[in-house]
Amino acid sequence: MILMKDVYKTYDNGVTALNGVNVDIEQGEFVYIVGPSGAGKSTFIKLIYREEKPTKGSIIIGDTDLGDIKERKVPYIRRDIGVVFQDFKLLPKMSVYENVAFALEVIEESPKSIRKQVMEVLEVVGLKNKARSLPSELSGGEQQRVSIARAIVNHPKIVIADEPTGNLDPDTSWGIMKTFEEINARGTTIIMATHSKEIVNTIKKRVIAIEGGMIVRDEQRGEYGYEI
Ligand SMILES: Nc1ncnc2c1ncn2[C@@H]1O[C@H](COP(=O)(O)OP(=O)(O)OP(=O)(O)O)[C@@H](O)[C@H]1O
Repeated sequence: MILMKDVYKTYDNGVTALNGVNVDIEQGEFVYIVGPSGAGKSTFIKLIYREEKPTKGSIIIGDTDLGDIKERKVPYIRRDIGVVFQDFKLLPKMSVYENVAFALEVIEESPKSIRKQVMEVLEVVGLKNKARSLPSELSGGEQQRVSIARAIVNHPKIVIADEPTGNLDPDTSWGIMKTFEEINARGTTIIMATHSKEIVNTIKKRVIAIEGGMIVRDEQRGEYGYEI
């Protein structure tokens, strides 16, 4: 499903963020990406949704080799990938409904179909009653649930999350994790970079540890493995 073969990433400033990464992630897996600050976790994630391109090596998502696709085709691969960020990245002047609908409108759906799909995902994340609210009227956990709704509204095969609980208190974080587990239970692949030892050691999943741009550990039901 997601295959990286001998992937290197050196940024324009000469920093090598990934240094020969090989990985194979199956459809439906839930994978944590762990490692010290600056290890290359965000870079790993950005390569999957083609926010960055590898300097060397190949990345294959499903049947598509990202190296072969033209720039104008990038939005098509992104339909299969939902992304959730630490800082939510919601549009502040748009309602919850509009923030989620926006992701669909981009690909020219009819208004009726948009309404149905947006209300369905708001129900999945438990925010149907907040559809008219602005992001500023919501708690951090609720804002993150909106961003999860936005990520899954197109029914992507993969959801990628870069420290999705990084700005949230522990109680709220467990709620967000429950939502990710529910999405994963429907067959969606989840790839989550996290610094949360508690989460990784409690909700056991595959753990890929990156250090100095290299995968140093890859274990099913692994541990976080670092002291914080
Ligand atoms: N756009 C960029 N331009 C230049 N260097 C970058 C860029 N993005 C990241 N880097 C560098 O690449 C290395 C890996 O960064 P990356 O953000 O992937 O690490 P990370 O493991 O996600 O860190 P953190 O846990 O702190 O978020 C770091 O040395 C970082 O400074």
